[in-house]
Amino acid sequence: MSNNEIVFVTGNANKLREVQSILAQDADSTNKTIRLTNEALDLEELQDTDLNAIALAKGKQAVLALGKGKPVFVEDTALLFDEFNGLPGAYIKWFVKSMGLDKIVKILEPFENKNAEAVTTICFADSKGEYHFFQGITKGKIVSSRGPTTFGWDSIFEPFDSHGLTYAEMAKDAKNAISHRGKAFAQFKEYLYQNEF
Ligand SMILES: O=c1nc[nH]c2c1ncn2[C@H]1C[C@H](O)[C@@H](COP(=O)(O)OP(=O)(O)OP(=O)(O)O)O1
Ligand SMILES: [Mg+2]
Repeated sequence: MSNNEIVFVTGNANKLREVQSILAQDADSTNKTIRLTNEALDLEELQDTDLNAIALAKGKQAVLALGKGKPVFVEDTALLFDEFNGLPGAYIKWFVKSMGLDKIVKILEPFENKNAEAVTTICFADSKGEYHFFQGITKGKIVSSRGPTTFGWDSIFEPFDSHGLTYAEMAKDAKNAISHRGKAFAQFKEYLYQNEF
């Protein structure tokens, strides 16, 4: 594929919307157009605390599913609680599914330290089969749910630089401007503009 097409393998429609919006913003000075397509495959997810290892395992599966030679990327997003030395981390997906947001907030109740880091790790496989990683981190704290509960744990994460709003209470562009995903994809975008892939 030489038309600058890249495939985002994700089953998460909210992620896809954010990534489409981030990649579309301030199209670059080199006039390189990146064509983003989506494959909504449900990839198996390695259980680990090493975020690059999880992203790489997802990336390898994406390459297997789509066939070698197609530039493809995945991302894995984790929520690390300081008090729990980084857990739930990548396991947050199963916490949200199984416990729900209110109980996640409650497990931190006995502790003073509610700080958390949101982390997106991108694994990009280029057409040569080489893997590249990009990561974005946003620090904040866990709070009682405020705002729409349409996207994961958005309503219980209040970034430190959001003027007191949870991700869920922020406008989409405002979230993307400071978010873990926004930061990771800003780096990825820069890479795509600067390199052949
Ligand atoms: O910005 C976000 N704001 C709030 N919640 C978020 C965000 N980004 C991911 N999330 C949720 C979705 C899932 O419960 C877990 C990440 O798990 P993660 O495996 O990366 O996502 P997923 O399985 O939904 O989609 P994918 O097909 O790309 O693996 O955190
Ligand atoms: Mg997943």
